[in-house]
Amino acid sequence: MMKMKPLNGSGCILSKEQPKICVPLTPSDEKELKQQLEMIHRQSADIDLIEWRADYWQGELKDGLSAVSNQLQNIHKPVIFTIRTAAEGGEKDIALSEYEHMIRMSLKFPCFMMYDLQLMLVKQKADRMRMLLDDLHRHNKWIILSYHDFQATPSNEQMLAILNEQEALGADLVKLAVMPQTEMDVKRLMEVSSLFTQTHETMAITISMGELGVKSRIQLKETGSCISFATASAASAPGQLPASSLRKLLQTQ
Ligand SMILES: O=C1C[C@@](O)(C(=O)O)C[C@@H](O)[C@@H]1O
Repeated sequence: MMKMKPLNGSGCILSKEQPKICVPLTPSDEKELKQQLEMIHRQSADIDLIEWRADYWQGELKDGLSAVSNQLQNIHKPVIFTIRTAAEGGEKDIALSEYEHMIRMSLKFPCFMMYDLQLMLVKQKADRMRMLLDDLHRHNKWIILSYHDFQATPSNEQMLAILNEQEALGADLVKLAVMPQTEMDVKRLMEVSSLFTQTHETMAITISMGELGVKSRIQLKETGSCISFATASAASAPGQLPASSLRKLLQTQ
């Protein structure tokens, strides 16, 4: 059976049959926010979702939240809320209490439809994070549980175990982004992704990062990955293609 998930009222339906393009919004202040949104606006046709990478914000995060949520109201695209910690390639070292607090503060903004939470953080403080996950679901938000390795590609068994664990913890989408050192690493990530998506109902986002891994961002029919990250202005990870190029490439797949 084909699995499809409509994102509440946004017109965006996620499925592995029709993968979507997500661009990161990475402003450090209000000026950059306006510039990046202008770029997103201009390339709107090639963009299905936006990810706010809150960890790029330089000032108080709560000021970033009000500026970004205010501007995003007029964009009419589903937004993923992400605070990527330094431990997984992000820009911020943030205390778990602030991480949690920011997520709870953002719940009232309807534009944030999905939340990317790092599996490792969820496991660190399992009880507190369980409550947070339950709150997110109570607010009809979707949960992406993610795992990043910016150095290497774990073994196939480890990658499958990570995806299975994310699913078991209640993720609506599972996400794995790893760095290849060889062509074989890219192939392995793609094979693991294909195996997972063919045998599980839960949708997945899988990425082999960097130049070497670019094909994992394009050959989504093979991997079954339902979202590919691309750039509208600034990249948030190595290997992302411009959204317009990715759209053309996905159409030829
Ligand atoms: O997890 C991911 C995937 C990503 O790291 C990439 O490789 O495109 C980019 C991040 O912004 C996003 O949160």
